[in-house]
Amino acid sequence: MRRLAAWLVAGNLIVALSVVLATVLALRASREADEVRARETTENLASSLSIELGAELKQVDNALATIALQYRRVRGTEAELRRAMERAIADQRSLLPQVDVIRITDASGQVVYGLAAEEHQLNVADRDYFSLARNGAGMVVSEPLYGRLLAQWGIVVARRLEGENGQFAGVAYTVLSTDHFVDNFRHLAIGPEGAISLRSLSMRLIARYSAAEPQSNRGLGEIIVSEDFVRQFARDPTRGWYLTPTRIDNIERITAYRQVRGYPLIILTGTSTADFLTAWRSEAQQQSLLAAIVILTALACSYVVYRQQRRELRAREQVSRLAAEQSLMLDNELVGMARVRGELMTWKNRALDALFGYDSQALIQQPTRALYLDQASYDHVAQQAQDAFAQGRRYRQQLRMRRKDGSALWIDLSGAPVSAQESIWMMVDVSALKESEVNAQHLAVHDALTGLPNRVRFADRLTGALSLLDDRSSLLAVCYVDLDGFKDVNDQFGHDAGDLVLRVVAQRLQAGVRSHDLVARLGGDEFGVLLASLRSEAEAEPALHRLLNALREPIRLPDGGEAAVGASIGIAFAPRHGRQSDLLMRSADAAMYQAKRNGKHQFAMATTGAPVMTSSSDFPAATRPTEDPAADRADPPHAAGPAPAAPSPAPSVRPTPVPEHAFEESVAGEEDPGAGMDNDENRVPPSTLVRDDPSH
Ligand SMILES: Nc1nc2c(ncn2[C@@H]2O[C@H](COP(=O)(O)OP(=O)(O)OP(=O)(O)O)[C@@H](O)[C@H]2O)c(=O)[nH]1
Repeated sequence: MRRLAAWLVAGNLIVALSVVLATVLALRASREADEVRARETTENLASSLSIELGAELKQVDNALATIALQYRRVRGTEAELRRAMERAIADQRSLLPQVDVIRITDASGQVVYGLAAEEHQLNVADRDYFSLARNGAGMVVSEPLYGRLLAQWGIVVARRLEGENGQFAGVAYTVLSTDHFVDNFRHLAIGPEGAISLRSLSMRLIARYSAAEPQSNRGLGEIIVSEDFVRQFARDPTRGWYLTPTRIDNIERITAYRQVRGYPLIILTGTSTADFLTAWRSEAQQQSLLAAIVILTALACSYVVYRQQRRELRAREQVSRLAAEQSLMLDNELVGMARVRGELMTWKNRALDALFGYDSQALIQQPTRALYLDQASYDHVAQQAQDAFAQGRRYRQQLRMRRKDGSALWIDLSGAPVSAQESIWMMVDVSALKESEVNAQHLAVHDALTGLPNRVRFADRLTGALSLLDDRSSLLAVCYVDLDGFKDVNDQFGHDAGDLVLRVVAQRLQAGVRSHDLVARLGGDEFGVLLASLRSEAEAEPALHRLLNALREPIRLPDGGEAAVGASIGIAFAPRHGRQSDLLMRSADAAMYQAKRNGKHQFAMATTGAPVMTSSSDFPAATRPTEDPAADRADPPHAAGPAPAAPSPAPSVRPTPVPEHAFEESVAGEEDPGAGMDNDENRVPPSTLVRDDPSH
């Protein structure tokens, strides 16, 4: 963009310079032509005026010469002489209307003929022209003079008069007034500021007409001239021209001068620069305007081009940035993306291949059905998405999809329509999230040490089982198991050994019940056992003995030692001891304490409002509250537990936790990720807890 700007600036500069140069050259040539024309016009005028003036002076000179000739020839009396000369003057005046007077002086300079009656005597002996005429034979032209009788400026043209013998007899002279010359100049076309001057050879001003100041008498008789004139005149006194402001009025003029041939007079004609350049100035204005328009147009065009280019460049940059960003987004490793037309995938990114395990081109133009676990889930998504798109909504769903190798993964799937036929889909692998959710759910209801369900879970399952308890056909036994002598294990072998013992106990309890029974760790060294689907209370007894015996078995510790614990078990039956889980738990707990009080290593059965039955008495095998509630109330505390057995050789105990699947199965796949996010927890119906297991 900078380069374009530089080019445009350079181009504009070249255009501007070219236009300005062309304009200046054209105007200069035009001005020079105008100047030449003006100079020629001015020179022609000066030339013709000098000729005219020369002719006029010649005429005057002839008149004076004629008078001088007559003066020399005339003879007679004084009166005859006067008459003859008066007549000669009158004759010549009639021929010279431009002259004001023709006078004749005697040798002393006294005017003797030509004075008007009212005019007084006049002596001109003091005038230069008189002296010059006396000394020379030719015509004399004076410097500008202010006439003593006429009271105006003018020049005197004089000629020597001689007597019979050629002696000086006086002068005949005439006056050409300044006004006479000015009147002649006034009619000439010299422009609004033109000027015409008549000067003596000594440069004194005789007459001047300025079109700008027609009545001005400024400078008459004086030498007020420009230096250019002086310089030019010194170089050539006969003719020349110069361009400079006239000193009298300071107006610049092109001035031409010519000496009136044969006479000491110079005629100057001046045309003002303003006048002769008027047309040029107007042309200059037009051409400058044109040049400015051309330059501005070029500038405007350049600016438009620049802006257009800049806009396009920015748009291109934005598009490429967007494309880069888009490509980065599309090429990410996490979000699989696909464009789908109809049922076929028309485009996908690398992340999608990685997610589903396909090669780069394998999915292109292939049905998207391949990514779904089965036809049902594909149809479901297709229908739901179609409905959402029809309502202008995006579609989003978390579901299990299928990798190329057939394995399933959890995908957060979202789609948006691009057109009626096309849609864009994004797929994020959320399997890890799902797994951690499952783990969190599992941890919330399981004991971390033994892996068994915890108290919360136990109570929950108990409640579930109670709600579906079939009064007539089955019983439910709630067993509260508390280890005997566990504290000693901790104290004797340490806490880690205690943990190991707890895990082994959990394992033995688990192994001691049927698959649909439930074993849970309630806390510390307390465990809960739910014996489901019992047909009678007595049916629980073998299981209880089995558990007591199993727990009494010594436990071999890693350091070679042997831990020995036992258990006291309290039992409450539903529905005999109640139908609420907390009541049953409390009853079983109380029975367990009774067993402890009875000497430990035995079980005791709860009884409503009566002392707890213990395993030291006969276990009421046929006692069922539904069948004989009165018997319940009559049951004395009954100790039925076997006498503590001598420790048998300790089985080899592996310190591994109880296998997960064991209880996961017993709680019927609640944590099975395969159950699906949108499914409710797949609980094992409580009926399975009361279903009889033939293996027991
Ligand atoms: N190692 C270990 N010990 C625990 C854990 N939870 C509780 N205990 C300990 O288990 C013992 C339980 O106390 P008691 O029930 O009084 O001990 P006992 O020796 O079985 O007493 P009786 O029930 O009267 O026979 C306490 O010492 C607890 O610190 C555990 O997770 N690991």
